[in-house]
Amino acid sequence: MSDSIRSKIQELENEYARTQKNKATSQHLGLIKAKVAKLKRELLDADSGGRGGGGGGGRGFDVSKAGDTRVGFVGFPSVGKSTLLTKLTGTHSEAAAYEFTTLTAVPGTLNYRGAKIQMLDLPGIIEGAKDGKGRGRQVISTARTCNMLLICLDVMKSMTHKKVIEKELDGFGIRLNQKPPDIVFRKKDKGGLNYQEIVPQSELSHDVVQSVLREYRLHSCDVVVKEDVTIDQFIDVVEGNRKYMPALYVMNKIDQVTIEELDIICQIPHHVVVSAAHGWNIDELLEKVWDYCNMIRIYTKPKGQIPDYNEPVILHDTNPSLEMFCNRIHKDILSHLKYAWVWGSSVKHQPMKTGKDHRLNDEDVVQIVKKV
Ligand SMILES: Nc1nc2c(ncn2[C@@H]2O[C@H](COP(=O)(O)OP(=O)(O)OP(=O)(O)O)[C@@H](O)[C@H]2O)c(=O)[nH]1
Ligand SMILES: [K+]
Ligand SMILES: [Mg+2]
Repeated sequence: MSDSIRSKIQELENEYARTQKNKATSQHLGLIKAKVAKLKRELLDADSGGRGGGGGGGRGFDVSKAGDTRVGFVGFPSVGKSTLLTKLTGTHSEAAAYEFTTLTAVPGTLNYRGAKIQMLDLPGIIEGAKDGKGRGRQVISTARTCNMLLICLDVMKSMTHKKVIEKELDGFGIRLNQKPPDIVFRKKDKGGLNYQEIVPQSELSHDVVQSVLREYRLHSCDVVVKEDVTIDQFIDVVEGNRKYMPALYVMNKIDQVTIEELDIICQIPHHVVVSAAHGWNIDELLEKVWDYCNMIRIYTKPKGQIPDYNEPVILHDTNPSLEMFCNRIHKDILSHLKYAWVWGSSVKHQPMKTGKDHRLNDEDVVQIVKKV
């Protein structure tokens, strides 16, 4: 079953590669891509013995979420993931020179800038992981539960490993360092296809979109494309259930390379170079993790007391609204909110009276005033 799906995917990918890319063939190319996306979903469903849903298939390891954010370590065996976890969190995770030393998810916690960051060491994965090889499927399912990923690479090994890992994650619906495409997509009962592009498209057109949607048996839809996107990005929106995650490439074992080799390694986007074993450059790694997690800290101030600087409320947003802040504390707070006093860089006067739509900045202090 899986093998026949895999060979169908291969055939279609070959056909795609063979086909000239131009306006006349674009509709056909869209159709091939839609077929591939559907088969990939079928493959995940088949391998997980049922439910898959375009990327959510398979069960992850059973680790309860703790802390404000979760960071997962993904990489080939023996790149140094466990060594890194031990270095960062102090939680011992067995490390050794042989592959597949780690057989399950090992959580550790780190306090950084007032936030509790849960780090998850995971078993190594290899090519074919998403199709069920080794514990790969479980590893990738767990990776999907994280707020960000550290893709760990051994600088002494081939950089083709980076591509392999990216492909495995991609096949499971994980999109690294990408924003969700700016597309409005609505299914309707009737009315046909209403296609609108706000900016000129290099790959999409009314006909391409129509041929993709036909493959999904969707005939009546509103589609508004607000940025230049690829056919693949459009299919991602149609499939739904994609996970858009920030990721850092951790280039480990730099104690083994020359300065010249290091210069080349440093050209990889979203990278940080470290030596987990020697503890080199861990500070930069943590600063980048902080940036990529996109967290801000809000301190609460009870009336007549000084703010609680030890236990910030953490929000995953660059400029969260006061409403989001309230909901993060307790679901009932918003209905009691009269206004809030805010101190910090988001306000012109210290303090300033604000309402639920006010946008907060990192390290603002907030005092909630309730209705009586
Ligand atoms: N030279 C050098 N060796 C390292 C470094 N980090 C880890 N190692 C070694 O690399 C080997 C593998 O390390 P692990 O931490 O077990 O790697 P892993 O990625 O967790 O491996 P699996 O659990 O098997 O997937 C061990 O022998 C470590 O001592 C480093 O920064 N430099
Ligand atoms: K190992
Ligand atoms: Mg390990």
